[in-house]
Amino acid sequence: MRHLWILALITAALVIAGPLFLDRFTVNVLTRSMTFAILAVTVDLLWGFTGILTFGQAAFFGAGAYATAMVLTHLGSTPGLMVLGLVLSIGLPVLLAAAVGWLTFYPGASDFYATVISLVVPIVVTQLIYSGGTWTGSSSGLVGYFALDLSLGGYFRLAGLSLVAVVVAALIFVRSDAGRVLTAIRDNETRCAYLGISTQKVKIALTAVLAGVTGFAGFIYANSSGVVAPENAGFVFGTQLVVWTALGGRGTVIGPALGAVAIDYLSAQLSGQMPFLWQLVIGTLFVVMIIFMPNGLAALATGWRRMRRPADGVSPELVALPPRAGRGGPAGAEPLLQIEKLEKSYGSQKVLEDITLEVRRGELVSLVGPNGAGKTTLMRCMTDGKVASGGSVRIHGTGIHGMVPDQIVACGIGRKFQVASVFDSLTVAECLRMARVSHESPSFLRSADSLSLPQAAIEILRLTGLDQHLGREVSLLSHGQKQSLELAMVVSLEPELILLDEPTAGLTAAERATIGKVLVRLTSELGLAAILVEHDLDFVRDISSRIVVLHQGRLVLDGTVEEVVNDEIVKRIYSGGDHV
Ligand SMILES: Nc1ncnc2c1ncn2[C@@H]1O[C@H](COP(=O)(O)OP(=O)(O)OP(=O)(O)O)[C@@H](O)[C@H]1O
Repeated sequence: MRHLWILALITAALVIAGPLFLDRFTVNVLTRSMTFAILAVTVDLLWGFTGILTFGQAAFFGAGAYATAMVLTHLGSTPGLMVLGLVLSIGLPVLLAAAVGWLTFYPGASDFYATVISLVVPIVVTQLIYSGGTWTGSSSGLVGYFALDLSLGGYFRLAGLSLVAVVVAALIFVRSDAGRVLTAIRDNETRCAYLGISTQKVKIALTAVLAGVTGFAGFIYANSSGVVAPENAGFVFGTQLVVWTALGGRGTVIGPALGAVAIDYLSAQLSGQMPFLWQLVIGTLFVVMIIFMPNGLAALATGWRRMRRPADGVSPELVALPPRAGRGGPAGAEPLLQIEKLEKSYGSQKVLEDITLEVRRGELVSLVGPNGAGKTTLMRCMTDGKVASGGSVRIHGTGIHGMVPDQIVACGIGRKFQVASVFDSLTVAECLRMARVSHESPSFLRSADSLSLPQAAIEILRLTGLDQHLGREVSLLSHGQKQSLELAMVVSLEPELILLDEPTAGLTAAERATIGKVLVRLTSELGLAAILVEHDLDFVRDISSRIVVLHQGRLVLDGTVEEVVNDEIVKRIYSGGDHV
């Protein structure tokens, strides 16, 4: 962090001194380039860090620039009106982005849909500008208004220092615990939802805040250039921002900022010297860079840093949380989970029919059945209130119908998926921290030195040796370690009911035994309830307190281990001879 502040101070000093030794043309062009670089940083936070490919920043920039220019043109440029222009240039894009975000990021919406909407927004804003008559200046834009009383050098310093401030703030944010949530969403949005994080709210808030920053850049631009035009809000400009971000180095903050300044400055130089050829030269440069440096210019620096980085980074200190009040009531009391007459169909195909099941605290219920019996579908019905076609699922007596996964997690359910669902670009500790985000708000300024987890999660880490690799990036872990990490993440949620879909698939005998031990301890000693989907009957027999058999979408047996294992129907189902 010290390096960041030193670099920021040196850059700020260069920006302040710049107008003293740069010529007029360069000062003018760099003022614009640095203003655009602010936009590239916002595109990077959305696309590079969160995975939202957006062409819409141009619309928010245009809205901010036009809000300023319209106030200065139609109302005047007194200090009070200048402040009004500033407030509107930030406020309007924030409101517009909040509305667009609400339309775009509803649960289940695809990334492609979000990108298409981000292409439509600049088109709509541009059309509004065209049809604004004398208010917006239509196709001619607005020009000739009285702007801020600053010299050329003053605007240069305003744009440059604003860029430095935005880059520093962005770097502090993305390195903080809250900033890592963006990377988690980019890596695995489904897992975020199943850790109780409302990714929809995070994305809307991020889009709105960054639209405000973009609108502020629009305020600087409207004042420094003295002219605003419909192209400032168009999707061609929005696409340019994406290209600058890609060439600078997506997901690095500094790369897109430098990329935007360099390419915009180079374009301005070349357009003067080669009026008919410059776009061809820039285009060829883009193609060459995309072929030889697909991760952008910043990849040179990050690649070098990665080579020097040890496999295990800094590990935070593990701290055990006290047990949560109100958890772990007596085993055998009120059912934790009640499923009644549950049904699920895909078109005319009935996948689940008339499922009725209760699970109490302290029970480890294994759900067995042949392939295609409907086990995973039943798990999905318990963790997503929009999946079931009929019947009811209640947790603590509360129906989950219509709820989205993050709301159901808040009711006390944790789900472990069949294929380990973790965050590949985060470290082990950061993954575990994500599981605590729904309990404790993460810091926006720093990454905590310690990691507070429930005792049971710490035990899983110790049993599986993951406590020795808290600083290791998850992509470097083995399959078994990822399975154990996901289990520790789910337990860190402090759920009352854990759903596990084949947690031992692909594990060694030793790893299986460890997971079995952990599950028995969680249920019999800590009073959690668990539902385990498993194909390995020997494993199930060793650890379950009850076994439920699902066959062709129906629950055919629900009994103790001995009852089920010795049942004739089960023997027939598993030998492939039963077609009930
Ligand atoms: N999205 C879908 N559209 C149509 N049919 C589906 C869909 N998802 C699952 N099915 C069907 O539902 C049935 C139950 O599938 P499910 O994955 O729940 O079974 P399972 O018992 O978990 O199987 P396995 O042990 O192989 O994981 C299967 O016949 C499957 O083809």
